[in-house]
Amino acid sequence: MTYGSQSMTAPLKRVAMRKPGRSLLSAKAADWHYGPGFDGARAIEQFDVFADLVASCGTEIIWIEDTGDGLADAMFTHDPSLVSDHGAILLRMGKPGRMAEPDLHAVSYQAAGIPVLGRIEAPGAVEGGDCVWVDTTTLAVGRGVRTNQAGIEQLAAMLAPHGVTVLGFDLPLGNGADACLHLMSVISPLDEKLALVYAPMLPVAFWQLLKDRGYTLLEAPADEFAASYGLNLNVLPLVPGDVLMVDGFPKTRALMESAKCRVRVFNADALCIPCEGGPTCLTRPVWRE
Ligand SMILES: NC(=O)NCCC[C@H](N)C(=O)O
Repeated sequence: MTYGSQSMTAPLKRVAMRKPGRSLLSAKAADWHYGPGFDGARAIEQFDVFADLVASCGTEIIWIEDTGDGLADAMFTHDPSLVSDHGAILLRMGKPGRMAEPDLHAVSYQAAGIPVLGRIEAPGAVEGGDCVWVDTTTLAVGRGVRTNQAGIEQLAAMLAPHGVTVLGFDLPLGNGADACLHLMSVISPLDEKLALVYAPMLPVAFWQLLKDRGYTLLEAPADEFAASYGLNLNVLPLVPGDVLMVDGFPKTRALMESAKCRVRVFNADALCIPCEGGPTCLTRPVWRE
């Protein structure tokens, strides 16, 4: 099976996803830091609409089953692994309730015939939401509550022989250790050199790198960032400049449309906003080309 995804925006050919099921239905909001509006049954309906949109572009979905293992956050398949051009990398989660998830990805990659390049080991921690391909040989990684220096060093050692430079950038604490704040919470690449950002929370050196590499940065409006708990910014490119976002944030949408993006929306008031993860988080790109 073809694999490899060292771009955030190249056409999404294959993706790993987990349809939420019994685990989400039985989840207690307080155990998972889910906010007001969480409704497992409605979240599942909204996920189905989202998955249809992804599939409608011809993207092949590798399904990871919700077997009732109680891992409610496992629908956010972006986080437990990466897929480099040289094989999958199994990560190690910073959120204690998510520690079992990389093993689910390991099983899926084995079944799909995708080799494993390596695995982040304790005391290292890296979550996929902290990893952003600036270009095919530069991986930016947010150092914060979910990802630590030991994890970044392991990732750098794994990827250096393949010509990839891994750069760590400090994230703020945001809303505290229980809340979800990844590097991808403050940037969504939209096209090869175009990204939607929440400028006030971008690590300065990362912002400088993006400018040096010729990126145009669209600055998402603060009121919609606050109203959506940051989910207005979580935008998934299916092909460069053709993106999916959570409905209800017209200024953010118009900003992307003014930069010539095609924007499609889906309703996610039960799925994404209370569960702290958007369309990028619900997808683990396995092959982008
Ligand atoms: N990449 C992402 O931003 N993933 C969102 C994960 C949300 C999940 N509730 C978590 O706290 O890990």
